[in-house]
Amino acid sequence: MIDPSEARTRIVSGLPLMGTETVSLTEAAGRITATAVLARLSNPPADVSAMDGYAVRAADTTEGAELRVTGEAPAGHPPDQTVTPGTCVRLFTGSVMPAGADAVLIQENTLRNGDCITVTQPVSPGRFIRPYGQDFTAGLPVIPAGKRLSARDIGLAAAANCPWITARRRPRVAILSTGDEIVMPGDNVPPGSIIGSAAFMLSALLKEAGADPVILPVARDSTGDIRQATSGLATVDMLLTIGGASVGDYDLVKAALGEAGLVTDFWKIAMRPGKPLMFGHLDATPVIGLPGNPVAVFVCAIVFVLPALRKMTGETTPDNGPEKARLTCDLPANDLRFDHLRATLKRDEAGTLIATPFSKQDSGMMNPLAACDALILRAAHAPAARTGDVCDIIRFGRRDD
Ligand SMILES: Nc1nc2c(c(=O)[nH]1)N[C@H]1C(S)=C(S)[C@@H](COP(=O)(O)OP(=O)(O)OC[C@H]3O[C@@H](n4cnc5c(N)ncnc54)[C@H](O)[C@@H]3O)O[C@H]1N2
Ligand code: MOO
Repeated sequence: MIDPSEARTRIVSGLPLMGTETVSLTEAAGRITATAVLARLSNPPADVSAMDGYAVRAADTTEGAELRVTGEAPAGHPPDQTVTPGTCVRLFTGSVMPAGADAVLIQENTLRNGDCITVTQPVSPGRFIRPYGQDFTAGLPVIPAGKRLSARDIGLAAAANCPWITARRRPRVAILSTGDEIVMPGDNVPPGSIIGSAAFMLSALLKEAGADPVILPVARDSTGDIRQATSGLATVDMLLTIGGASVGDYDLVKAALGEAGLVTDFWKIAMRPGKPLMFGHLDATPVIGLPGNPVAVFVCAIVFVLPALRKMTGETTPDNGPEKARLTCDLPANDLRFDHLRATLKRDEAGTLIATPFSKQDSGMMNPLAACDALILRAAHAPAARTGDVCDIIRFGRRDD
């Protein structure tokens, strides 16, 4: 058994970078930029007013001064007049500043009388002007390459007049559930069957991570069926199998794919859940054989598949690396398998994160998996931990959009 960090390195290191494609802004959320997005204009594109009021020369705005209004310049209609001493131009939020003005006097600080205003409160130079290019400058990058595009990034790209993004192609990932007992959600459930929930969870996770998953029909526990299901996969970028990875008489994935030419890199890792994980290549396609227990599927996906996708898409957005929390209970010393305990999180009165592991950590239980907020990480051979000790956690449910 190899340790999980070595397994991750061996999976990730040889993976190729996906090609690129052009994606419209409305389809770009969650995609990874392949090149930097360069602003195609500056923002603001000119000095503009931040308020409704008058373009003035600040020096003219002594209390009680009268200024003549020489015209108006609504947003979208740049002014052609110049503000000269003793005059002003009527402006609105977003209006381009006229030449000669160096401040915006908000209308609340004036009294209007026909073509004149009386200043009721002076304004200082530069006040309420959004200067040209203060947000970003034409020709310069607004979004780096390798960034996962959030809703805010989409807004920024749109503001920068970029309707198209050059993105990494989404890795196509085939998901193959195996097992005579597996039926699809909504199917009849003959005695002894269970629902193949893991494929749906995995597909959702991969979609969220920017991949293009496809769920294949379930393969029965026979080498022929598994081989058949995995033929013709030349167009996928990765194959994930579920189940049949362990040592039982009907755990046939490794043998079946071996007949099809699988070159195994490793099988079995010192990790819980996820011990029988397998990695290899079928022709050029990377294959990760995930254990059947659905919690093992999820944890292995977090620990191995998501980093694999990051490598393939060139994603450099920082991931949610381990954080710290305090334990609310004692934990026994760990054995040789790096452990991932499903846990809930709360904050104590001091605002510190506190983690409570579920009392049952069975890797077949979906309910605590769905309810947990984090995985508590327990290194191989970690000594016993006491209530209040600090532990590493991987936290879920933190979105950046
Ligand atoms: N003698 C040993 N037995 C087992 C070992 C071991 O080292 N020695 N390892 C255990 C560990 S750890 C795991 S994890 C499991 C994984 O076994 P397999 O990958 O062969 O998985 P299956 O036997 O096919 O299934 C395990 C379990 O999960 C259910 N399952 C399978 N596919 C799905 C799916 N798509 N969705 C939901 N649930 C699924 C299946 O019905 C089984 O209950 O092996 C242990 N045994
Ligand atoms: O490693 Mo298995 O995944 O403990 O259940």
